[in-house]
Amino acid sequence: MAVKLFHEKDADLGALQNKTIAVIGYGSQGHAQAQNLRDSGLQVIIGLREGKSAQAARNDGFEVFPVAEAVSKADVVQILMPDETQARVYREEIEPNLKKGAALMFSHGFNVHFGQIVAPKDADVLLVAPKSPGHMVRRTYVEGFGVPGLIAIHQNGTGKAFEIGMAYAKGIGCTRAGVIETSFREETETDLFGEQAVLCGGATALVKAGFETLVEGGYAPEMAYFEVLHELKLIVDMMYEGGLASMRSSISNTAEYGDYVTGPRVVTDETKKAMKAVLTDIQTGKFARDFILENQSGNAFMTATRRIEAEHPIEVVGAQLRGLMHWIKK
Ligand SMILES: NC(=O)C1=CN([C@@H]2O[C@H](COP(=O)(O)OP(=O)(O)OC[C@H]3O[C@@H](n4cnc5c(N)ncnc54)[C@H](OP(=O)(O)O)[C@@H]3O)[C@@H](O)[C@H]2O)C=CC1
Ligand SMILES: CC[C@](O)(C(C)=O)C(=O)O
Ligand SMILES: [Mg+2]
Ligand SMILES: [Mg+2]
Repeated sequence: MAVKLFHEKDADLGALQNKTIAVIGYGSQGHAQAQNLRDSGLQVIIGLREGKSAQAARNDGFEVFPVAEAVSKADVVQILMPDETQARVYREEIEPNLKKGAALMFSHGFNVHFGQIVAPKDADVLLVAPKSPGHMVRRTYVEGFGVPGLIAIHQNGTGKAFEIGMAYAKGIGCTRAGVIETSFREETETDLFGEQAVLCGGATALVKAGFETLVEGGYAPEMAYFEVLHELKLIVDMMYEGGLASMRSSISNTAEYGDYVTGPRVVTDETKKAMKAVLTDIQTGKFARDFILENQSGNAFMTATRRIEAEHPIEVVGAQLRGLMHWIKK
């Protein structure tokens, strides 16, 4: 194996015993990591502004403090606010209140790697990044399993950053599945590439193009939805469980033959060229600069695009069809 994979036996929760962990933010990752850490016997408080998340955290039994106060009480500060908000809140509320020698943690390296957050030299700066949406981080932990994760140390102020990170990874359930040691650069660039080119951007563009092709070909939108979106999950579940060959062993020979001859006609050398350009934009900081500027200018593009996408016929018919399948969780 090209990388070292760490498991339960490589991590000791003792590194976090008698320490206060402040989880800043209680959204997708925040609620999941905070609840898993607490269920692992660790001491967790939440740092938030007043609002919907603060109420949710209180309802879940957590003590909630303004960010500055939570940070001042904490030995470990895990920043789980949106990436575009982190630098400002760090400057104004986190850095001035950070205890000497505290551990500053992230689940994505964006702000540290692109120089938006520069921590004091005596701090530990590390990331533990679950390779999973937050809600699955919680769901798998409760089921007794976990999602894989990454650990990276940017700064080892106390000399204990790795032990703290591994204990944290164990606390949220990642060592049950396996934790890979990486760098902030590698985590940031691969995560951005994966979500843009394959997992989110690539997958939604492929699904929409397939849906539009069928509907423009005269087929019913309901048929097109079941074919290219609903069934995608079932196919991806098989890839997740057994890899590509295992999925192909379950589909018909007709589908397998079509997979081999048609896949490369749709995802072509041109597509790979485009992927390489996407990776270059990530590596050179162009994507990061555009995303930061988008936020600083009030998110005009995001607001308009969210509206346009919500109006797409695949969303309209999808909402109707999912409404008939009560077992599909929102
Ligand atoms: N989403 C995911 O599954 C994954 C996310 N990550 C990383 O985890 C981090 C968190 O992302 P994610 O969980 O998606 O974030 P969310 O958008 O789901 O949650 C953001 C949280 O931050 C709070 N917040 C926003 N602004 C402020 C502020 N000014 N002061 C205090 N709290 C604030 C929000 O509270 P409020 O309700 O008040 O707005 C909310 O609780 C990011 O670095 C992301 O890249 C990594 C792996 C996967
Ligand atoms: C795939 C998107 C992701 O990177 C994730 C869930 O891992 C994110 O930033 O949300
Ligand atoms: Mg990710
Ligand atoms: Mg990501």
